[in-house]
Amino acid sequence: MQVTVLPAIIKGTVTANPSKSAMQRAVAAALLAKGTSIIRNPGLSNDCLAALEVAENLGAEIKREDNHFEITSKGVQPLSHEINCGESGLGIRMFTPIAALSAQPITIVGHGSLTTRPMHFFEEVLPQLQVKCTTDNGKLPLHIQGPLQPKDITIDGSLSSQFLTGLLMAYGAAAADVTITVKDLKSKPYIALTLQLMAHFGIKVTETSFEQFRFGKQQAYKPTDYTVEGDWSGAAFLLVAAAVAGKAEVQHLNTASAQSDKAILEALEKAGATILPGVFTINIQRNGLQPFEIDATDCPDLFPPLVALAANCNGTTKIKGVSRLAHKESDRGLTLQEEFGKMGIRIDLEGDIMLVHGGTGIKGATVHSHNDHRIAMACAVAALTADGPVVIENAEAINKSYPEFYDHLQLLGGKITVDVQ
Ligand SMILES: O=C(O)C1=C[C@@H](OP(=O)(O)O)[C@@H](O)[C@H](O)C1
Ligand SMILES: C=C(OP(=O)(O)O)C(=O)O
Repeated sequence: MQVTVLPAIIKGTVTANPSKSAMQRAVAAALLAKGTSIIRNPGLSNDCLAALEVAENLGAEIKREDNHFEITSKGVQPLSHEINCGESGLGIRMFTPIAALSAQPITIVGHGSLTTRPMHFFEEVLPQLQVKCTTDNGKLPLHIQGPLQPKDITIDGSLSSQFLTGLLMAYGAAAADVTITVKDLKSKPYIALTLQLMAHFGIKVTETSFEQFRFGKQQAYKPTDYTVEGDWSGAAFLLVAAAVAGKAEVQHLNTASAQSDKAILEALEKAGATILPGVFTINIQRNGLQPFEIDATDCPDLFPPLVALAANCNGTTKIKGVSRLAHKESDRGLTLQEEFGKMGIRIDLEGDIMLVHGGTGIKGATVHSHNDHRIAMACAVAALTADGPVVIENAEAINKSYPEFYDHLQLLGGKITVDVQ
């Protein structure tokens, strides 16, 4: 699919899409909880749909109602010898330890970018928990056979927090009197989100400095009613769109959320946008934009919208944390450099630092998403202030996290044409 985005003025109100990070965790917790859980305001992105399918294959019964899902579970009881996590990094890293709670041998597969993302962590860690595990040289497919037996363990958190999320969720169902110790944890707020979600489903973990996670006496997930919060990661693109090309109100965004990507507000403030935060609504307006400095090590998904913002700031913006981008849907540091380069924006990568030279004018161009949803969305936002149309190839990549994105941009005044080809 090819999408053409014309320069436009942004104005209007839109409701943030549901957070896929919250939704995927809730689906996993509902699978682990014996009984019926309700998930309201569910996400329907590809990653969320993949999580629902995995939960079904691991034994949950899922009923879709008007604006909620009813998930009934007897705990992990796989119906299939294979589970497919689609393209979701979180999905595979969270559901693998959960699937390993069962004694059944299971093959775990995925497609697209997921087949190139690193999984060697499991080969190193799961055998310590009595789970047999093989990979194809650290890549998919994974073959596992549990049952996972929690014990005191020390893991490396420097590559991704997602492995820890998976272990925490699985330990929640089976651990008693054990501690997970993690060294050099990155993306810490995602772990805060995991713990918050687990607490909502009745599982208490005592966390110390995001280094130690202590499980006391044996606990059980309790079925519950959960409402998925608005997605700061997707909304970041809309907020930047308003900051560079007009004004907007984005609703259903909780400023007290544990989501890491609410840090977009810090960047927008530093850049000089006018922001009026309510408790669940953000109003944002364009103002003279200045370059800024920010450390995005713990909120790596913000790089693409930050680059779209920085391209509109008069001078060089410095963003730290580029090394976190190498193993996302694409190698995002390089992808941003290449695609924004086509639009006339120079990006230098210096070790862990990205320098975006903004204010030089964004040019209309044909760009490619590299099958990376956040690259497609960043290019669409950059197009709003370009000197001509920006054509985005492989634009359907947005479906991974935010299928409503082009519609939402249009609601805010974006001029978009879609060519399905
Ligand atoms: O737990 C999550 O929901 C996520 C964690 C982050 O990954 P890392 O921990 O690998 O940075 C983030 O990039 C990803 O999009 C979603
Ligand atoms: C990297 C992402 O997700 P995941 O790692 O879950 O595939 C993302 O949403 O940008």
